[in-house]
Amino acid sequence: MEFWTGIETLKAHRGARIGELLKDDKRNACLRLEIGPFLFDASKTALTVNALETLVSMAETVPARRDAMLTGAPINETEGRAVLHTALRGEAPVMVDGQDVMPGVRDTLERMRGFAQDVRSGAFAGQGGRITDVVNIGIGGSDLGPAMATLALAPYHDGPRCHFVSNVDGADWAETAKSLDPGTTLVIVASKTFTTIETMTNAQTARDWMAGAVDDPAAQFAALSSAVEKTSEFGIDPSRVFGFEDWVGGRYSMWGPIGLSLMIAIGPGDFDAFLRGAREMDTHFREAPLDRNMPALLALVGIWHHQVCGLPTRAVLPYDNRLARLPAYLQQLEMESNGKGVTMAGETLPGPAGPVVWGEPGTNGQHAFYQLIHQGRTPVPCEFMVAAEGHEPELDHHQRLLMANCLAQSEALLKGRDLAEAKAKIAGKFDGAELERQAAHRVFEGNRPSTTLVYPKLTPAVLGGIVALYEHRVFVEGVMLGINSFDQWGVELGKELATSLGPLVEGADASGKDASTRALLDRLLGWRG
Ligand SMILES: O=P(O)(O)OC[C@H]1O[C@](O)(CO)[C@@H](O)[C@@H]1O
Repeated sequence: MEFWTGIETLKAHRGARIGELLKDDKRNACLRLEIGPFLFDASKTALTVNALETLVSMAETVPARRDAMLTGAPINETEGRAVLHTALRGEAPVMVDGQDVMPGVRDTLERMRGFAQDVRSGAFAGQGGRITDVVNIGIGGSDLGPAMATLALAPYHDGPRCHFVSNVDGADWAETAKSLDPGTTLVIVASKTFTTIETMTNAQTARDWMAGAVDDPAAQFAALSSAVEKTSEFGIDPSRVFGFEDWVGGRYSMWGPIGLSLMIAIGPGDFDAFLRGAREMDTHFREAPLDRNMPALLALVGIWHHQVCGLPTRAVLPYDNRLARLPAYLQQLEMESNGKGVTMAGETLPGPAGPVVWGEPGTNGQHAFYQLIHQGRTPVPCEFMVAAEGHEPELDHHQRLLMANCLAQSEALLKGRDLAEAKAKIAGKFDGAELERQAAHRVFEGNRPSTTLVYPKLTPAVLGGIVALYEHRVFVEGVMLGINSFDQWGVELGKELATSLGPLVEGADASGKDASTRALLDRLLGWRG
């Protein structure tokens, strides 16, 4: 069925009570999938079997497009590129322009392993001794993936400390550098294009800092980029340059060279397990029929909530503190991929594409923004995730509390509390009109949707699986919407204007700018004296 026609049809299916739907075990089984180490449960949504079937029929173009992506067709049509981040964790040959890309992928991975081992063992040392700290300088996809994964896999760290500097705000570099010894620090400049102003500015600052302390600063630099020629202009020895092809999108790039800091932190063996977890999800995505396909189910639930039910945001709520950066990572993955306004053919979309994605780890969020999730007028579909076990067996009572809280939140969203129940709770304290008034504040509408992903423990393989799950979900949503999930033209205008504002913050004539910008600039420059 054509996508937007399907959306209109589905609007008639809204309004079911989730509690009632949950009495139907057959329907629940359609919305619950167990794959490898994951159980994904979407039964706490108002999706009916009929609605799900309609959504599946609207995804009929997905399998062919998926196969095109996985076999190296140039599906990023506005940039004329293949989309092959799956090859970075793959095994089978993949042809691009008549050539198998896998030997190159394997060679680079092997070089990364060798370098990571040398850094970890001390065979590669700084001018002041063994490397104690690694600083990854990058932004967006050259930062968020490795930063998120390095934190997530902290229990596996047995290499040097890893730091991530991304913001052009000098505070980011300055705060990080405070704890570093230039003689024992390795700086990794991570940039697909090697032109990003934030990264190049931070890289230059890092080099100046290093030059003040060691004879050969460039010897303690490595680079990760698909613009290999630019890395040598920066002075980085080719032996420490790890290149990748333009068929790897920035926000999909941590499986290859952009993951070097993670590999140094956890070691090549655990990095391999991370790739394996993602590869297993790729295999499932490639082979499972759409109605039993976990990434597809996530996508269909997303479309149900955003395009059909009109809910503008989606919250990602990991009850796993080491996944603290996952919401930020997913913001780029989902919003840069699917935050689009036109179809692949350049026609204005008749409705919204990707939703706003946000979130924080639980239980912290419960004591901050969950008030709105429970009682705000606009429901927020919540995506909970939790492990059965933590990495701290001696603190297992914490893990039990964490699981209980995660399950309690989805139950509270589902059940709510009606006025009669709210009154009964406080009947001893208030009466008459005051009882009515006080009780109204304690009503929870309920019937609010959530999904939950559970897994045994946050291991490298599980993390790989979670990220691949979300990557493929974004892909399915993008295909169904008919958009290009693999470009990001929307970031360009701001970059161009920042360049044009460069001279103006140095005091050049601002008369060409609008009145607001002129007033703000005037005040900022005035304060600088
Ligand atoms: O890796 P690069 O080329 O420095 O780009 C960093 C980020 O900037 C963007 O191009 C957006 O400006 C992202 O897509 C990308 O992940």
